[in-house]
Amino acid sequence: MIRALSVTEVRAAERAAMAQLPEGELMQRAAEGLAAVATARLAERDGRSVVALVGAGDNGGDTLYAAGLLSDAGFACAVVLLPDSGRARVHPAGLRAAELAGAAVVVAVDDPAGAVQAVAEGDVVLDGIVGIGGRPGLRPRAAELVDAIADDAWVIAVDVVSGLDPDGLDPDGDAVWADETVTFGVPKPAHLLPAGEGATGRLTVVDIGIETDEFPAAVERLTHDDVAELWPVPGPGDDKYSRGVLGVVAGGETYAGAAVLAVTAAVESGVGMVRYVGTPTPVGLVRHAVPEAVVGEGRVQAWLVGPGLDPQATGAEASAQLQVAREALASDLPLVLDAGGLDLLTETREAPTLLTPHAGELARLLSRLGPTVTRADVEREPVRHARRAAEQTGATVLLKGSTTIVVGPDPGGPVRSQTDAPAWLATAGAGDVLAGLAGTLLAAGLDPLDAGSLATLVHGVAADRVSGGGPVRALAVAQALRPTVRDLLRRADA
Ligand SMILES: NC(=O)C1=CN([C@@H]2O[C@H](COP(=O)(O)OP(=O)(O)OC[C@H]3O[C@@H](n4cnc5c(N)ncnc54)[C@H](O)[C@@H]3O)[C@@H](O)[C@H]2O)[C@@H](O)CC1
Repeated sequence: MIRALSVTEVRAAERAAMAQLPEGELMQRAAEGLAAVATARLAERDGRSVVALVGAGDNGGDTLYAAGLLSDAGFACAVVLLPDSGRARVHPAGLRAAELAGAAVVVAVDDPAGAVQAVAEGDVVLDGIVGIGGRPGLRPRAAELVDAIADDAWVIAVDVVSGLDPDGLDPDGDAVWADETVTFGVPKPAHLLPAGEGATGRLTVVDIGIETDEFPAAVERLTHDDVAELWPVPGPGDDKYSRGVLGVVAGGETYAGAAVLAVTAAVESGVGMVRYVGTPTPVGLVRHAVPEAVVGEGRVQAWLVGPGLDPQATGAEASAQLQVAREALASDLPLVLDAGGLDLLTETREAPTLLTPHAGELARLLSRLGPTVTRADVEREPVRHARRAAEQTGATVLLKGSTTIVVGPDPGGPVRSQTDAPAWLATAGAGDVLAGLAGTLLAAGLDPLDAGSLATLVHGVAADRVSGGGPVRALAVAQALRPTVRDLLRRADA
């Protein structure tokens, strides 16, 4: 699992490490790690020149020391000092080290044209304007210099891209767009959350010897190696009931295919059994496409309610189906609530509950619970809105997107953030497959946070496998779940 610590926790972890080390040691380690990465990128690109953009804080200090090391190694190094008060505000020992090593110093406020020219000439540009002490946005001088970076330069952000909210929540303001971020000790939330992930580029973590395991994570990301740890693998004593029976209330006369996709995904991901409840058309399709599914009600360990369900449907059969859906919501069993089923949520549930909206559905849910929220609002601040929905409903919320976010109802709990899927997965029916997969995991006893994030990872990997760089269809993703789970489990044996 990749863990990112909030700025507050990072500072606490750094303080603990600094108490054990000589003064300045952490900064030296950071600078050495940064210089090593810059050297590698210069070698890969046959580059000779480095330009360092340097701000007033310790982030600028790391960057100045790294510029000194790169100068010593024979690269042509320029450092551009951004603060209004020039030399007086930047890390003094770092500046001395860079100058002693032969780096050319340009004070941007004194020589704006020289600064622009220096920046334009860098094969590698180090963004050391601000790190975890930064507020969102770039000041005009910084923005002008960032604009002057050559298109083919390799931009390395030092610790955190300047202009981002390091905690990854506030989307306001311009930011540097980095090819790579070299971060120290541990990832920061901006590296893993939608507001910052694009601008972060490739993430390289340099070990500077800070211990972070006992500090709580603000953001977590499951990796392929976590699958074997979390996946419910049956043992010799298991039968189909002990492995988990999933009741699926999905599909209707309008969106009948959603039932096939969700049930297929549940079966392909190894559920003990599916009991399917639907109206005549999807019942016929499910019987035909997934003979393993049992049609009709019975005992289940968890419910999936909602894919393709029309909460407004009328008529005897649709009303009977909606009645089962309402009973599932009122039950004390774990539940995945998706798509049309989200409209049926009227009160807080005690049992484990996973809501799986996309941005539009989350906006609709939040608007029903409080002031109007638009889809654009959710897309702008996905974590805040997912958290609000989780707090208001008491459920775990999985907000689907190119980065999918999963948050539990505890406001202090971590955000799970997954980006495993190719963009081709943005296709009709993909959500029905995810819901079926999450249902399998909830029925097997996983908690909603693990079920949601693990389902997102496996769904994305299956889509990648089917895509191979080309289009995917949702049914193919569902059918790829079996080999995908098998291969991910095999990694543990390798
Ligand atoms: N604390 C430590 O032990 C270590 C810190 N390190 C480095 O230190 C950094 C944190 O240093 P600081 O706490 O000094 O903070 P920063 O260097 O990130 O930024 C603080 C300075 O930037 C100014 N500032 C904030 N937002 C701005 C904006 N949008 N535009 C222009 N200026 C802005 C602030 O007024 C302040 O002067 C880390 O990101 C990391 O690079 C590393 O040396 C590793 C060890």
